Formats: sequence, C-alpha cells, structure tokens
Amino acid sequence: MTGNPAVSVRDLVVSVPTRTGARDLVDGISFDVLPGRVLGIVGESGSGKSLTALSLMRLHRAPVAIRSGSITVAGDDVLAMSRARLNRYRGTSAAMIYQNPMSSLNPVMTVGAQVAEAVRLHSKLGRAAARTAVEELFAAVGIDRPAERYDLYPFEMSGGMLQRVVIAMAMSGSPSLLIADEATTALDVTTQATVLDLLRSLVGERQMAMVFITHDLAVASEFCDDIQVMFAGRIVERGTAEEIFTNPLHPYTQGLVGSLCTLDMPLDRPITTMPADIRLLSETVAPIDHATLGARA
Ligand SMILES: Nc1ncnc2c1ncn2[C@@H]1O[C@H](COP(=O)(O)OP(=O)(O)OP(=O)(O)O)[C@@H](O)[C@H]1O
Repeated sequence: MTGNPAVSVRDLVVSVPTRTGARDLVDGISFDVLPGRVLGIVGESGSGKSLTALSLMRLHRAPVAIRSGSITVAGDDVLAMSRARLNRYRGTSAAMIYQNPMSSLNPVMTVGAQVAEAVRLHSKLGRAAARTAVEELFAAVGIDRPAERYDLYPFEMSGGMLQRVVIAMAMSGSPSLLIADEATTALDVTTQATVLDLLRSLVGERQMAMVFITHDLAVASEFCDDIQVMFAGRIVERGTAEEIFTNPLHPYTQGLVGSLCTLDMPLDRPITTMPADIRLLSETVAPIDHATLGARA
C-alpha cells in the first residue's frame, strides 16, 4: 500500500465480560484503508464485522468494550477522543450507513429537514443556506427534483430513495471515512446496483476511504478494491478483490469462494458447504496477506 491511510487500525481487541473472564469478539485485528479505496469485510454471521465497524465510530455499547489497540482516522486517535470531540468526529471524519435507512431517519419529519439538521450541525449555515446545501446534496446523490423531494416524509419515498437520503446525510459533513454495514442488502438488485454506482463515484470524487461490510460475496467481488475475510473475530486472509476471489489461500476463504454460485457454472458442479470449524484458525495465526506473498510485482 502506498500513501497515507485514511484509516489505520492496529491490534484491535474488542471484548465482552463473561463469568469466566473477558471473551474477545474482535481478536487483535489490524488494517489500513487508503483514501479513494473500498475495503470489503466479509465473513460469516458473528465473525466480528459489525463490531469492527461500530468500533471505528466508537458506537459499541457496554458491556462490549475496546480492550486494546489503536484506531486512527484522518490522523486523529479515535480511542483518545473526549465525548465532545467524538461528537464532532462522528459525521465530519467518519459516517456510517446501515441496512435499514429508517433506523437513521425520523418518520415524522421531512427528509429535507432531517438532512438540513445534519448540515447545520457541521456548519454555521442559516436555514435558507442549509436548504440550498441539502438540495445540492440531494442532487449529488442522484435525487432528482431535489426541491420537491425536500418536503417529502420518509414514508413517501422508496427504499432506494431513502438510502440516497441517508447517504446525503452521511456526506453532509464531508467525512474521510464512510462505513456501510450491509447498506445495500435490503434493496432489490437493480436499485442495489444504482446505489453501489453512486457510492463508487462518491468514493472516487471525494477521495473517501470506505469500509463495506457485506454477506454478499458477489457484490463484494464486484464493488470492493480490497477484501479482508474475518472468521471468529480474526482476519484470516486479505488481498485485492481479484486475489481473494481468484486465488483464495486460507481454507475458510476457499470454502467461502467455493460456495459462490454463478450463472455460468455447470449445473452439476457440487456447491461447497462451509465447515465452520474453529480449528481452521489454529493453522494460521497471522492473516494470509497477498501483498506480502510476492504475488504482486
Ligand atoms: N452486546 C454484545 N454482547 C455480547 N456479545 C456480543 C454483543 N454484540 C455482539 N456480540 C457477539 O460478538 C460477535 C461478533 O458480532 P458482530 O455483530 O460483529 O458479527 P457480524 O460478523 O457483524 O455478524 P452479522 O453478519 O450477523 O451482523 C458475535 O458472536 C456476537 O454474538
């Protein structure tokens, strides 16, 4: 990797207390994301993807706690931030979008007024200027007739349009890092493709770093620049999307990639099932990293 990463995570351990001692749910992971690149985090349910994302925003809830490690975003030490600094950080340095846009929206307020609130939180704009800024943001995320759409309530918009509103809200503070946790999973495939196109162009234009969490390996292979595969709280393998999907090396990644169905695969090809066996981890403690394997000239 060259250039300064927008996001740098080192030896992050996130744990929860149990009667028999702390249980590490995220177990010493490290990764970087460069501006303008999309890092996909894939892995089965419970592997620690969402806790990693929540930790980047420091939005994890007690009793879950960050036990050790460091998180640096746009040069700032996220784990050392005061509450006031953290409030500024969320939105201006890092923003997050979720699967269900309604979880980020107030059902009884127009969408424009809600995004205007976010705009005014990050700037000193007056009401009229904030409205103009929202209309510009709406146009930037592909909401046509933004002046009319400003006055709609969430229930008057489709799921795809609402996800665009939430993306506009996330963009309102010009973050260096955008985290999407299953943000396109609930959309139909056509809408999903248009929202992914939008996210890709925003990442390029604004040179944001993006962390993209998904169960959908086909989407990850198309959309992400880099992939890290998580299993039981650890990163087992990382590489470019092409390296991971054409040359998976860890048995867990091989199982994941082998379970992908494609339209051109022979009908009689057996579908690999995943042996979700924790012993897979004992084989490799450090992640298999394609960048250090000499595979890249
Ligand atoms: N508040 C909590 N208390 C105890 N355990 C938790 C808590 N939150 C998460 N966990 C556990 O931490 C592990 C990682 O959870 P996480 O939500 O990060 O998984 P995930 O990979 O995002 O899964 P999914 O894809 O289903 O969202 C899981 O075993 C989960 O049960």
